[in-house]
Amino acid sequence: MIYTITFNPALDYVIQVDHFKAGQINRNKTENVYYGGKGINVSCILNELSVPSTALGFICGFTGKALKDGLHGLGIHTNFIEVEKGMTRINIKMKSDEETEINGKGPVIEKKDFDALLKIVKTFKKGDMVILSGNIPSSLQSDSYQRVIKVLNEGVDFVVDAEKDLLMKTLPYHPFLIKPNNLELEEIFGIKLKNKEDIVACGKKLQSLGARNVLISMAKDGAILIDENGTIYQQGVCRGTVVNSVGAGDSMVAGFIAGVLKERDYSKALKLATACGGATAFHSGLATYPQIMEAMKTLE
Ligand SMILES: Nc1ncnc2c1ncn2[C@@H]1O[C@H](COP(=O)(O)OP(=O)(O)OP(=O)(O)O)[C@@H](O)[C@H]1O
Ligand SMILES: O=P(O)(O)OC[C@@]1(O)O[C@H](CO)[C@@H](O)[C@@H]1O
Repeated sequence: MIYTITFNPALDYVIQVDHFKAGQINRNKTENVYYGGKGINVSCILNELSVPSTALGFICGFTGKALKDGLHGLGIHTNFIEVEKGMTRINIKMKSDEETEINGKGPVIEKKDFDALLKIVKTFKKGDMVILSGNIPSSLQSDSYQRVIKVLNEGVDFVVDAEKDLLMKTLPYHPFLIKPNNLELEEIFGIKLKNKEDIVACGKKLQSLGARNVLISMAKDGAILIDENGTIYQQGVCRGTVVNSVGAGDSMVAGFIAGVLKERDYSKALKLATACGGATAFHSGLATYPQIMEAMKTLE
């Protein structure tokens, strides 16, 4: 079984506003609500690819209920911890002359809630895979990712897609896959990446710190994978018009894992990953299976 863990799930309120002006009343041209949070997005794309997963994490309040019910409506299995204080966040994604995101804080996670998550994680068996993605609510300690990883049973692989410190602290535990983007790499190493060689060097450094497979996404410039044997794969993008930048990276993670599970061919998995990332970028909301298959036909 694949488990996705989203410590801070969300409802994504995606709006379009013509020429947004701060300090004034603005009116939406379009508005949509999507189930969000990075791990949730991974579960949604896996579901499109007919790969079952269970979405875990902490939810709270009416927004948490809407998220859970909505995922069940899509046929996605969940095992959320329902916490008492606060509410599942609503993240605002505004498209206007510029794109603006305002991500919420999320609910209060108490020790008993975190312990309840650890109890579930301890039941995962050899052959299972866990995908840990996204930010953590401010009520959680910064070592929360490691605390989950440390209780995993032998033979349970894990994937990490998170920002700087959260990601770096997991490397000594040998994640099966990490997926930083090129900007995150620049932030991690405090350098400006100038070419492919620089990017590969950073990826290899992450491997020397413990990561097994490193998938570096670069938006319109595609992606580079350095696998655990040191083989380097470079992949361009699908052709299309970008309408959405939310969730392309999560879609890529889902596509890669689905590809690896179907056949252990990293080159094919990278192609499926790219089609998933592209299909999400070319449509509003996350990609559907037919959109992913369409994108696949236009791979560079
Ligand atoms: N503008 C684009 N044109 C074509 N493909 C794109 C574009 N943006 C993203 N993609 C596809 O999606 C993949 C992942 O995108 P990206 O590098 O933006 O991930 P990310 O930074 O993690 O995204 P996010 O945080 O928005 O989910 C890319 O490698 C590419 O295949
Ligand atoms: O605040 P985090 O956890 O870093 O990011 C959360 C988020 O921006 O990431 C997803 C896209 O990758 C969205 O669905 C969601 O709103």
